[in-house]
Amino acid sequence: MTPDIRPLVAGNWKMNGLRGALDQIKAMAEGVKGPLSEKVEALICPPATLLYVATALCDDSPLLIGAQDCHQDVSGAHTGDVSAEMIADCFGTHVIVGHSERRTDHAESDALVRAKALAAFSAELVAIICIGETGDERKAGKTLDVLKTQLSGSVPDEATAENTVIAYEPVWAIGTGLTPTTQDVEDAHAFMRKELVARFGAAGSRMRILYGGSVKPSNARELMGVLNVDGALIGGASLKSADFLAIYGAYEELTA
Ligand SMILES: O=C[C@H](O)COP(=O)(O)O
Repeated sequence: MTPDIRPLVAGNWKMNGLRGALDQIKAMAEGVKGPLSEKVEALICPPATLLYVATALCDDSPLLIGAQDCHQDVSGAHTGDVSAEMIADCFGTHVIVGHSERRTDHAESDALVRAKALAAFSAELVAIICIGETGDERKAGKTLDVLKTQLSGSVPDEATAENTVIAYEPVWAIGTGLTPTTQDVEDAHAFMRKELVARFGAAGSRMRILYGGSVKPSNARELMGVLNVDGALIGGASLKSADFLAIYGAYEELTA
């Protein structure tokens, strides 16, 4: 955690969550009500098909709802795509951009991720900009170089502590059960903090930097306790309300 930064615990459902999954969102919406919600933000990003109904379910809950991607344009002939304005129209508050699965499956470049983040800002959404090294890059000792390049290429100059969240997700840790050591996480987050402060000044010192990659209830407290780790971006463990709420609850002691 970083002193004076309100952490964000975010779930990315990816292409999971058929209709019955709304019961999980209902349970999460109930579970995050309470004193901890003053100190820690909670967000779920279901597939776009569930956005509207999910925001309706969270009407009287502090649980926020976001999307997993957006097109860089407001509207137009882009079959199958969803714009940031459309997400805002469904009362979504956040959008993930540049997830490594999008970078790989759809060949998304840093420049495109930056354009998507700008589209999010225009729609008054918070952009969660994902960066992270592959296993090969890590083995080659290039982790910090990759983070530097992705930060400078994917994060727009217009980024502020309010409209931007950085999510560090080592690609090799996603869905594998593997995590970096806490020292490696601390080093990577300290490096990103330094880069953000150098570029954005005070805003960079307040921008949230999440860790993502095999976060689960059993390792959440240790990972979230690391300096400059301002929350989590959770994949698999965010599909079940009990696991998501356990990770959220890990902040009970950390914020006490
Ligand atoms: O966006 C979430 C990440 O890709 C992490 O996924 P995971 O928690 O299943 O490893």
